Amino acid sequence: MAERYDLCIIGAGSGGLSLAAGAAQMGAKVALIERGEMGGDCLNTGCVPSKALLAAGHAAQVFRSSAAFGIAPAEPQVDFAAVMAHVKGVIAAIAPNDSQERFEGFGVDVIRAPARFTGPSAVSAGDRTITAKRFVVATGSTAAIPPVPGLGEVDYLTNETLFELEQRPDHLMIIGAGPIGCEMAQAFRRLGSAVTLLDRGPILPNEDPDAAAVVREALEAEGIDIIENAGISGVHKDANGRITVMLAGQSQTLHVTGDKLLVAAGRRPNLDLGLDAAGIEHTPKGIKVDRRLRTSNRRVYAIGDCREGPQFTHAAGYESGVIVQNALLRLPAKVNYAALPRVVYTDPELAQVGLSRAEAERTLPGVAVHDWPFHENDRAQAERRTEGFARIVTSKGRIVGATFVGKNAGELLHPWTLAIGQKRKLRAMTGAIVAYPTLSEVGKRAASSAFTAALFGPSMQRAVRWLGRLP
Ligand SMILES: Cc1cc2nc3c(=O)[nH]c(=O)nc-3n(C[C@H](O)[C@H](O)[C@H](O)COP(=O)(O)OP(=O)(O)OC[C@H]3O[C@@H](n4cnc5c(N)ncnc54)[C@H](O)[C@@H]3O)c2cc1C
Ligand SMILES: NC(=O)c1ccc[n+]([C@@H]2O[C@H](COP(=O)([O-])OP(=O)(O)OC[C@H]3O[C@@H](n4cnc5c(N)ncnc54)[C@H](O)[C@@H]3O)[C@@H](O)[C@H]2O)c1
Repeated sequence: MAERYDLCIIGAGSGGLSLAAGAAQMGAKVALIERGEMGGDCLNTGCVPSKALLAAGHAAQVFRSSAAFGIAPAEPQVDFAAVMAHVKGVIAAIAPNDSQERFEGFGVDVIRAPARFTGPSAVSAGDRTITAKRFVVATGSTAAIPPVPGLGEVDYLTNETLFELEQRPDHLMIIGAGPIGCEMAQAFRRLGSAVTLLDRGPILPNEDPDAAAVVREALEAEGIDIIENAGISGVHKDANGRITVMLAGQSQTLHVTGDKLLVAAGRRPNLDLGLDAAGIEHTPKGIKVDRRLRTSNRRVYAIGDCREGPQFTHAAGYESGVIVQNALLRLPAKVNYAALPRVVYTDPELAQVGLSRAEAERTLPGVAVHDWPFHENDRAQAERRTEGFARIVTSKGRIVGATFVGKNAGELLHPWTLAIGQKRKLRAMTGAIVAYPTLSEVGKRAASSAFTAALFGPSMQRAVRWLGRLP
């Protein structure tokens, strides 16, 4: 006997949970189906453990970087088992927010089984058959494994197994220098591992290259061996369990050998749920959706990592709000990613919202770029964190992009997210009073630099001299 719901959500990760909480509290009858842990990637194998590990690395680094303040530096004693207990402790502290009990408290029917479409408007989960007015696929993604010869024969790590390590790697090799690769390279290096970071292109290829260069310099200064434009020709394991990554250079073949290998080479959407039976179109990049997040089956929506588009927890959360409007309130809401921020949580952080300089110059008229370096900021000087810059990009005076790289860049980004979302001009940001001495002054100074020539130029000087002659 089929059970009928207003909304059936498949996947209890960042997207599915936000939607289930909102929809149930607004009075909808909701089924939420989850085949694994409640909380999905973000809580269990993604954002939360990675940021907890980075925080441990940061704590270790404080010991090493005190000399500039007149305090003798020291090499910290890292108890790796205790570090990993800290990571698990952070997950455990957040887990109640995502728990089955909490969602049942909202009135959600939580079903713990793999879901599969059996037709255009029915899903099976365990021994249950679910029908619903609307379905939302929120099944997330899994680490993509590149077709490197020999990779299948070594016990490589992915984000699903990395946080289960019990011993610190002596030498961690990482394939992929995107956000996952860079963040984990720094965390493990600071915790005492040797780290080699390999990418077939440059590090952080999706970011402003000037900003990525600041991160590259910081990672290299901490002793991470970065090999860019690496053509990985094969991987093999020797009798002692050591793993060798072979790099085909132009004239010779280089080898890197270590005890652990992390694959962080992008993501593959989770699409193994009978999408074809429901007439839901998909590509290897994910489920195809329109701007209302509708799939080719008009009863079915898709959000988060499983659809084609940006893969962030806050993107999945934002999209759940769009679904509430479309599927529950029957309002034709569309997604707009123009002000979607993203942050790489290395130290220094790299934060971006809106268009990068290159994207704006390629696509918009009247583009101007306003930079301000951290070394011109008094707080950055006091804290000896002068690396980095702010870059504000405008088109005909309207703010269309902001790039921050430096200490706490992710926190500095948010006023700019608001400004872009509200289509503000640069003057809206220069008028605000910013507390002294804060790093936030960097953004304001970048914006103000646009007006320096007009404010302190010959015309203004002439005008002030003329006004000075008046009684
Ligand atoms: C190491 C790492 C670090 C990251 N750090 C950040 C960060 O700092 N900030 C950020 O914004 N993003 C970060 N991300 C990305 C973020 O984790 C994802 O964008 C986010 O989790 C996507 O949410 P989702 O709901 O689409 O998928 P998920 O959170 O993965 O949830 C999908 C759920 O669906 C379930 N599921 C799949 N198939 C089925 C099925 N057939 N039946 C039932 N259930 C199913 C899965 O078990 C899973 O629980 C990180 C990712 C990784 C891997
Ligand atoms: N701070 C954050 O918000 C955060 C952190 C981690 C992950 N994420 C999300 O998860 C997604 C996945 O992260 P990611 O770092 O795995 O992916 P990514 O796609 O951003 O980067 C993967 C990197 O691997 C490289 N690569 C791919 N195949 C390769 C090969 N055969 N040899 C060498 N290099 C190869 C690519 O050139 C690229 O630089 C991100 O795009 C992001 O959406 C976000």
